[in-house]
Amino acid sequence: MNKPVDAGQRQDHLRKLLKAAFVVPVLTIERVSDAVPLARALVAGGVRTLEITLRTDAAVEAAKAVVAEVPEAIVGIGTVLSPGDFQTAYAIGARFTVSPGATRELLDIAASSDLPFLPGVATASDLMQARERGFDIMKFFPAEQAGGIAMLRAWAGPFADVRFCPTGGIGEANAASWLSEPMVLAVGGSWICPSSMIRSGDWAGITAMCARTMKTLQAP
Ligand SMILES: O=C(O)C(=O)C[C@H](O)[C@H](O)COP(=O)(O)O
Repeated sequence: MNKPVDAGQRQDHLRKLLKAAFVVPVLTIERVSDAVPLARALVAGGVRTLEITLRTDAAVEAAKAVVAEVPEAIVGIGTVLSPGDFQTAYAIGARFTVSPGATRELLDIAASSDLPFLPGVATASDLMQARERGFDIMKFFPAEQAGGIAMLRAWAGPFADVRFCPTGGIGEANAASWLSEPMVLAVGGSWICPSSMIRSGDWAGITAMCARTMKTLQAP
């Protein structure tokens, strides 16, 4: 993590990654053995960009297994709450990191790294702090609960240069509306891969759900 940082390139990379993804499943993996079949099921359904949250004891080993065994998957680490979590994500070989918030310590470590970071914001002040540190792409969280599309439109005036990955309360019914907003690069959420489907090992069901979602959202 000691290389000089090209922030422009880092942000550009994140912008392209999210735009290509446009749906980022937020995954909570409870058993390491589920990780590889789950990632393969998602990839088979057309969902390659995955956010594995650091919410469980299995998360780190699960993410490592996906990085090693499913090269088609673009693995991001979510629920990054501390600089230690950010370093963990770096060590795993994650391609991007996501946080529900944006503490000063997290912004500091992420600003000193080439590993893309999506800070979570819910207010104009959160947004301004992240933007001041060079982060112009943010997770709007929790998107529905914190004001929904109306909030994002209100931000478009003063913060026209910022782009978002809204997450929180997004599902099949409202994902397309969010994606049609010009400030939105991608949407995130747990709806595309609920924990119950992971728990029951319903890999075919997950592939079918992803394929259906991608088809609907990609339709003109
Ligand atoms: O764990 C994190 O890093 C978070 O920030 C929270 C998740 O992004 C949301 O829990 C997803 O929200 P839902 O799609 O409504 O379930």
